[in-house]
Amino acid sequence: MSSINSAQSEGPSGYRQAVELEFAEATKRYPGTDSAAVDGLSLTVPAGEICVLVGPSGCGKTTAMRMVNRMIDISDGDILVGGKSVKHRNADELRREIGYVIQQIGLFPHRTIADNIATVPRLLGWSKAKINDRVHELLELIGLPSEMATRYPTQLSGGQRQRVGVARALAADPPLMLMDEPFGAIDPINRERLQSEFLRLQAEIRKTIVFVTHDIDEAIRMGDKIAILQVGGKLAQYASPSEILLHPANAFVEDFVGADRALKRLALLRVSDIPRDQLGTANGGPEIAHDTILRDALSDLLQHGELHGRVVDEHGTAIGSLTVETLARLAKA
Ligand SMILES: Nc1ncnc2c1ncn2[C@@H]1O[C@H](COP(=O)(O)OP(=O)(O)OP(=O)(O)O)[C@@H](O)[C@H]1O
Repeated sequence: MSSINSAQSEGPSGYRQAVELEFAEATKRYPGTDSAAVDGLSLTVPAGEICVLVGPSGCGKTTAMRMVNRMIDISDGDILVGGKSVKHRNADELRREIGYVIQQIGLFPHRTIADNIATVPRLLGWSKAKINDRVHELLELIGLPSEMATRYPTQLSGGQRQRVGVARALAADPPLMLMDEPFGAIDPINRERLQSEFLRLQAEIRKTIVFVTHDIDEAIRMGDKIAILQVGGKLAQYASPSEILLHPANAFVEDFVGADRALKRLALLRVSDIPRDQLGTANGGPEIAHDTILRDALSDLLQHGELHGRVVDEHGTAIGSLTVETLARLAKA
């Protein structure tokens, strides 16, 4: 894909590989406190996956994330990026290799959008021409017109600023990205749009990402895996979104995920995920496209006051029947 070529050409194979990230009993005790803010956190994020850290306020999400790029020192245990301990790395160098996106205050107000995006490439000593190419590629990648390059952050909407924050973090094509509530200050509708845009982008760039949020719905949407932390920085569960919705590890997770976890599970699946032999023979009812999200299919059926609908493929051909009973079973499966 042409839009990330100038950074790709940096790597030995023409492509900067994502790296595995491992927390190995990572612990943080702030000076003057009795209890740990992060307590023996162990989990591995495979290269190219999104790990969402989620949990109530004060559970240690930001502390865990900031230990990765050494903005916060590790008290005990270790964190390995690409198999190497971050403890023995030069902190400045390490930070240049790790993209970092935070809520709101990330951009330099007196620098243009282009200058903001170019921050790390400039530190790395890239040529002006190369930086310019990269800035315009990134603007295209995040869906902003080129003329925005000369604007200042206050001349952009909140959503546009967050996109620029993502572009800046991606500028030097880091193999690992840390994102701390990146869409937290955006209204719910634009937030959903940014989430989907980011997932589309991630499907192309396949970075290893640690994403902090306190919003379980955002975690379910964004995470390949979710790490749920309890206050005291203890890991309550680390698993895929559907595993967490289906099999919460304990009462804390069950409570945190919420009473509507059956509906949340339906939001993760599409009609096309149901094996054909579980769809009955088509016999009327409202039409349901095969790529409909199951939660929407259920809501359609209920709105029509029907107990089953006719599933159609991309050509409009009926391929089976979807019943409310099947949906109820899948929600609990
Ligand atoms: N610099 C510090 N000195 C002492 N304690 C701190 C410091 N920073 C954070 N803490 C404490 O460590 C714990 C974890 O904080 P942290 O900011 O990592 O939580 P969080 O899950 O990111 O919270 P939130 O969702 O509210 O941002 C909290 O109890 C917090 O008060």
